[in-house]
Amino acid sequence: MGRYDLSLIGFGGVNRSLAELIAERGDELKAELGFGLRVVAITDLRAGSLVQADGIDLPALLATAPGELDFSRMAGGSTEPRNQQVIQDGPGDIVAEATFTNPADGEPALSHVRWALEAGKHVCTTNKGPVALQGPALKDLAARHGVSFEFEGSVMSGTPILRTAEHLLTGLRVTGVEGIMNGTSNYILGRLEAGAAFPDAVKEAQALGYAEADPTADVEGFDVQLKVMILAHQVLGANLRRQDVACEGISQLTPADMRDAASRGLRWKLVGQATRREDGSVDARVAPAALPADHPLAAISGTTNAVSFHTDLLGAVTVSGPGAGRTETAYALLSDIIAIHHRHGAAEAHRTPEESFRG
Ligand SMILES: NC(=O)C1=CN([C@@H]2O[C@H](COP(=O)(O)OP(=O)(O)OC[C@H]3O[C@@H](n4cnc5c(N)ncnc54)[C@H](O)[C@@H]3O)[C@@H](O)[C@H]2O)C=CC1
Ligand SMILES: N[C@@H](CC=O)C(=O)O
Repeated sequence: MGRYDLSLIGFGGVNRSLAELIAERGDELKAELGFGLRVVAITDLRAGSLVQADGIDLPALLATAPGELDFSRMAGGSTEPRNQQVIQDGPGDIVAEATFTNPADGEPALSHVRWALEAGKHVCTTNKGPVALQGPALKDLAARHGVSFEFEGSVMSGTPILRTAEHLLTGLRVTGVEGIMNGTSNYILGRLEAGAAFPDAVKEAQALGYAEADPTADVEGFDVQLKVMILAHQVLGANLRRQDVACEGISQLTPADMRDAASRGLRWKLVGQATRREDGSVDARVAPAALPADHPLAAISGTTNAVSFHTDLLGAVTVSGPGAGRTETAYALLSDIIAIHHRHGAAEAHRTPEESFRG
């Protein structure tokens, strides 16, 4: 029975929920999975850095409200979020990156991921920036350093859409993907249908932990744009840039548009899609669409997301599930850690305790 030591970079909704999961269900998970989990380092822009190589006392830490955490008051703590030092020289074997998503250049998360992989640490992330903008290069970097780069939570939160595509669609020709891939905008559309004002619906989504730190990415479609890029690479092998994915969000839609659509049996949805053309290139876009009631995506409500894979032998195969939420997304990180264990754990279990999988 071994153990993984985790460094959590960014301690907002998602990584805090991962810490809660480990604190509350660590023993149960150990019995089920065959390995233990320990958090040995945390950094956050607001709370600072905390490094405790023998394991952080999570129940004690989690007793402090998120806005009141100050690592500088704790043993091994400092005011500055010393990300580079913690990632490269800290005691963690796996770095869980969950700082904010930056659609423009992926930073600072991109550097966090690079530092970790170059230092021979496995990375799991829910951050869409590095995956969409530099995914192939980061996978190569991970391979060169003999570690894993996992990012299940970057599309559809904890719903295992990427592993479904990787493992369960083999033998099929996938010709395209389309789906509802942003929980916040789908939640907002539902609230507009119920007559809520747009700014109020955005505030609700923020309070519930669905929205990005800057919700512009949710309502203007940039978040879906990144997810389309990730899916297009994973299932169609396309390396798209942001400018290759035409993007329009939902910010112009009003409760009156919802009523008008409903009167015609339609529902507005923010749809992302990537389709292989005859010449082999890929057409990708994000735009609101008024869908008829019998469309597979029309009934997807709230923060639920759904993605349809268009295949040659099965037609459309649709997966739906949570698309946002702190706990749901923390589960994606746990599923990444399990994937890392499956790929590396058996070999590493035989290494000395100083090496990355601790016996
Ligand atoms: N919340 C959700 O439903 C989902 C979130 N994601 C992604 O997961 C990531 C985390 O999401 P949340 O936890 O909800 O966001 P959040 O905004 O609650 O937390 C992000 C944390 O990162 C910290 N941070 C920002 N810059 C930092 C830096 N340079 N160094 C250290 N800490 C830094 C902030 O202080 C904040 O506490 C984001 O990239 C988001 O796009 C992905 C899927 C679903
Ligand atoms: N803000 C995003 C979070 C998941 O990626 C969303 O609402 O879908």
